[in-house]
Amino acid sequence: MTGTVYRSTGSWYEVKGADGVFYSCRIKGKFRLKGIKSTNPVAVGDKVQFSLEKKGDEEIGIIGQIEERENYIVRKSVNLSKQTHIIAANIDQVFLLVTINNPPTFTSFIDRFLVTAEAYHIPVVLVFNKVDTYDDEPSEILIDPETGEEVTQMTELDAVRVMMHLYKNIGYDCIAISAATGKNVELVKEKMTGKTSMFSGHSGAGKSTLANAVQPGLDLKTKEISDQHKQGQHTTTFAEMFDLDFDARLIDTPGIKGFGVVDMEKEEVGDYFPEIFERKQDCKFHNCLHLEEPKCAVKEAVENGEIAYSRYESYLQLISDEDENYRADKHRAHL
Ligand SMILES: Nc1nc2c(ncn2[C@@H]2O[C@H](COP(=O)(O)OP(=O)(O)OP(=O)(O)O)[C@@H](O)[C@H]2O)c(=O)[nH]1
Ligand SMILES: [Zn+2]
Repeated sequence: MTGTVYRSTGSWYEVKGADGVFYSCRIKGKFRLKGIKSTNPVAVGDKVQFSLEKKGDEEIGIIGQIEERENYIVRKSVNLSKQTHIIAANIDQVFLLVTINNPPTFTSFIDRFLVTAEAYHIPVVLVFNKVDTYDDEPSEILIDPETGEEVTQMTELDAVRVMMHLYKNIGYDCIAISAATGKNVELVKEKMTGKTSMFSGHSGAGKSTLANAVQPGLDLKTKEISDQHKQGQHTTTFAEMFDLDFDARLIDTPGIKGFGVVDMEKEEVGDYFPEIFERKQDCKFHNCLHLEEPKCAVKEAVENGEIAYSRYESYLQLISDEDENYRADKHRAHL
């Protein structure tokens, strides 16, 4: 029978069969060795083939085969440096929750996330949450000391508008919501329908609140685990998939708030910025890194405002991040 893995506890897998029934499954003994270099050969979201075996009074499933993955996200094992842990597979989309303040989400974080998602081949929807808390009135009118002119401050809602404009221009789907008041939550549900999604974002950005808004009563474990992290306790991450009652699936990944950093060559980084990738064939040098090279189409686009400066800055940051440890620490700070 074919099925999809919804939960795993290490050696047992909860698989929903094509008949809609959940089966407890194990992996064939030898199968374990055949996996890629990961600590878990089968991950949540995997489509598998399994057969049923009688074990005393019980019937258990034996997973014999995994279907090729559309995509998957991994986390490097802390101790076994060469080993990776596959967190989840076959993810249709990730909703990245962004908040202007409380907590602040910087464009450098968003861009790093988008680059990783591009590398994983996972579409991202940017969700600007907590719009109910943002002011739309400038808090004070400032006078420019040089010109004596009134300068209006950017409001928090302006900041949302500017970011939405920036990312929409590149081609990313953006929506502004309030998980607390329900504003545009229906839109999120529409986008989730028929798909397998994940919610990501900084701690406090509203992932659990949104999960509860799309399906009241759904209790994600993100909080509990992240609190344990703060106390320095080591916890193993077991992702879990939930069927929602409007033909949508949500993968909860306790303790994982961002994506891990994918190892990539300097030359690759630009390919994961759609607006850089799009222009690279117009650079004079085919291997242009868009730094100091002459006749660089990317730098020209930055200069004439076609590429946002914040994006170019994020690009520069990513290609200068050669020190793995530095990168790992930065990532950990986002957990
Ligand atoms: N005013 C307002 N508050 C919100 C909104 N969304 C979430 N909150 C509040 O923000 C706080 C954090 O929300 P959570 O849903 O716990 O955030 P989280 O992303 O799940 O956080 P972690 O579990 O730590 O990763 C809670 O107090 C929520 O009530 C919103 O749209 N508007
Ligand atoms: Zn260039």
